[in-house]
Amino acid sequence: MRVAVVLTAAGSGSRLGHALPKALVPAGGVPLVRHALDRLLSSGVVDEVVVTVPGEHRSAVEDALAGAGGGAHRSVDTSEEAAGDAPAVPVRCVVGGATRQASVAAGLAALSPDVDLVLVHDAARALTPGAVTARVVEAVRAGASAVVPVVPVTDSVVQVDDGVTPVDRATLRAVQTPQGFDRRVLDEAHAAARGRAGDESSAATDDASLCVALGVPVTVVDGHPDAFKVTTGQDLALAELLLAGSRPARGGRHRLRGDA
Ligand SMILES: Nc1ccn([C@@H]2O[C@H](COP(=O)(O)OP(=O)(O)OP(=O)(O)O)[C@@H](O)[C@H]2O)c(=O)n1
Ligand SMILES: C[C@](O)(CO)[C@H](O)COP(=O)(O)O
Repeated sequence: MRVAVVLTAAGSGSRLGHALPKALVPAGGVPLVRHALDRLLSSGVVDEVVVTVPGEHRSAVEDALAGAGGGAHRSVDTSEEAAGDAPAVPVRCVVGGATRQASVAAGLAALSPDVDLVLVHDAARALTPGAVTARVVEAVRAGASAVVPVVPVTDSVVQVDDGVTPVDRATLRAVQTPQGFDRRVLDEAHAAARGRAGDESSAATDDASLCVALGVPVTVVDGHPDAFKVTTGQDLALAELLLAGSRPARGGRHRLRGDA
């Protein structure tokens, strides 16, 4: 199966409140979108990547990603064995849409015809370990039509409407990315929801929910705490801390945090 990623990076990052669009905001001196791409490629299971970008920042994102595809496996897996003849992974940018859903749709439209397994991943989940990507792909290869990585919910949870109703958190999971799909299923799910993509109030917050709306069963695999979404300044500070912890004190080569 040929595996492609739609890496969503076209958002503005209004909740982060940085002068740059979120994907270009640095953590440990490296733009978030580059962290995300490096870790996707470190999984070794990705054949091509389409990145959704804000139109006015396209060249800046392209600069941030330069070299990742061509030397992808070399640059992200520092082991000597991996420094051989790994094939180049093409990485292309397309301008995203007004919502995440519209951006994913634009990314899907730009995929090569021979792709049959699609991952959709948030650049904002910049530190997602390659092992999560590999788990998601494995589950789709094993026959699942839609796969999401999840983590347990650790707070108590209530539903607030007329009153406050406690919810049993034992059955709840927080959903991360990358989410993985049989390409035909995801194309169909986006086509069915196209009318809702233009407006934040009606657009889907993720891709698995579009599949659920079609009655497609969704399989879960283990996510990872490092796959948290950089949404606020506090999340960015956590990313900086984690990167500082995985950096060699002096000289030496970097390991990507989360990669075994
Ligand atoms: N029109 C959009 C909106 C979001 N995204 C991407 O979808 C991911 C998840 O979105 P979110 O974290 O909400 O990013 P922003 O929309 O940039 O953040 P905010 O809602 O705070 O403005 C991000 O990687 C973001 O770049 C996108 O590609 N196109
Ligand atoms: C796709 C996602 O990351 C899954 O948890 C999430 O729904 C994105 O939400 P956002 O509001 O666009 O950040």
